[in-house]
Amino acid sequence: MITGTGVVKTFKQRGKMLGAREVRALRGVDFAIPKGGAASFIGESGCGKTTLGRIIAGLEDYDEGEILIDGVSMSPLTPKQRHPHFRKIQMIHQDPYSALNPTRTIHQTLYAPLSLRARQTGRPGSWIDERAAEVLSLVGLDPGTVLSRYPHQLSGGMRQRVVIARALTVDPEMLVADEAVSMIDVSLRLGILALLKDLRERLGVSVLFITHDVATARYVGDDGELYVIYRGQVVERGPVDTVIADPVHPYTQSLLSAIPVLHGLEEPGEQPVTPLESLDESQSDEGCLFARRCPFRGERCTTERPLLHVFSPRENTNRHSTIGLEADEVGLRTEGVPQEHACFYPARRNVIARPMSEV
Ligand SMILES: Nc1ncnc2c1ncn2[C@@H]1O[C@H](COP(=O)(O)OP(=O)(O)OP(=O)(O)O)[C@@H](O)[C@H]1O
Repeated sequence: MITGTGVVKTFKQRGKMLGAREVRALRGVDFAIPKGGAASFIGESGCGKTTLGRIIAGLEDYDEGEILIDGVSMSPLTPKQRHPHFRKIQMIHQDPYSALNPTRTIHQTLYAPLSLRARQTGRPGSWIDERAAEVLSLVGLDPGTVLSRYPHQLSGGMRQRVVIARALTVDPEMLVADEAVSMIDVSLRLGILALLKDLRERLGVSVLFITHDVATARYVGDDGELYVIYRGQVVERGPVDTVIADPVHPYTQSLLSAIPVLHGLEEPGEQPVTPLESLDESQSDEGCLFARRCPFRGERCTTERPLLHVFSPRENTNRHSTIGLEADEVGLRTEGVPQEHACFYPARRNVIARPMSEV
């Protein structure tokens, strides 16, 4: 189980034209991904999905907030002390070609982490080749064919399978798949998604899916939570199907209106939102960050941040009763937000972002 509370990350960027500037990549994000469970992060490019995924995988440090892995807080630990905890979480990047060393055969690629693992766990040298064959079989590759090959001798889909096999060498509890199929031939994508789904079922690994595409999030993590991220804030969170069927936040509605088949919308929307580029970075964290783009904003939206966490009926009903809801109401109401706030409880509307070319 990995949980995060109030995770903040700011990058300092330097450019010849702009000088130094700060980018608030994450502005206080909460998340919880249970053991064996699934979660998906969606949002526009630059919203902070990858940064959050990298922090969860221990590849990036965070500035503020708290991350617990199996109940252990990472904040007071040194990088060396954090390492065995973050080792349980392995990241699958979008480009399988650059993730693999082109000068190494697949055998050599798998040998390095497996020999380390053998030393750590006191296993004999013979275990290394056995396990290499085992992890390749787990990802649907024939060890006899693949082990002696170089990455360029494999298809994109096979390369991504090798990357997943390499992640499995350390017996991870969670895979963070960052746009893991976006650079793979369309015909091979479903195979990789099916593999991730299969690994969840067979090995009990949890999968965090980072994607632009809600359909893939729904396919791999259909029993998990969908996090909709906007400019470093989670604007809405809940069971994948609930959020897709009944998006509460106008930004989620805007995002989903691009896929009317999933969203169930027949008519195009009439409320264009302001494009992202016209907003400046110095905007304060107060209120809902989407307010300036939102056609439904009210005064309150600029001072209060909505907490749109829709609980799953599978979750503890006590949590619902603490916010005054009956379990069967779940999915229609949200936590901590007074109902009279019409903007935070918009009727289901069609919100279509105006194309950049028309702005
Ligand atoms: N190492 C870095 N140094 C400086 N700025 C960074 C760095 N990594 C990310 N950023 C900035 O942080 C913000 C969030 O980036 P991030 O890559 O997390 O977004 P994203 O939602 O994953 O986007 P995409 O879908 O395009 O990958 C962006 O403005 C990005 O330019």
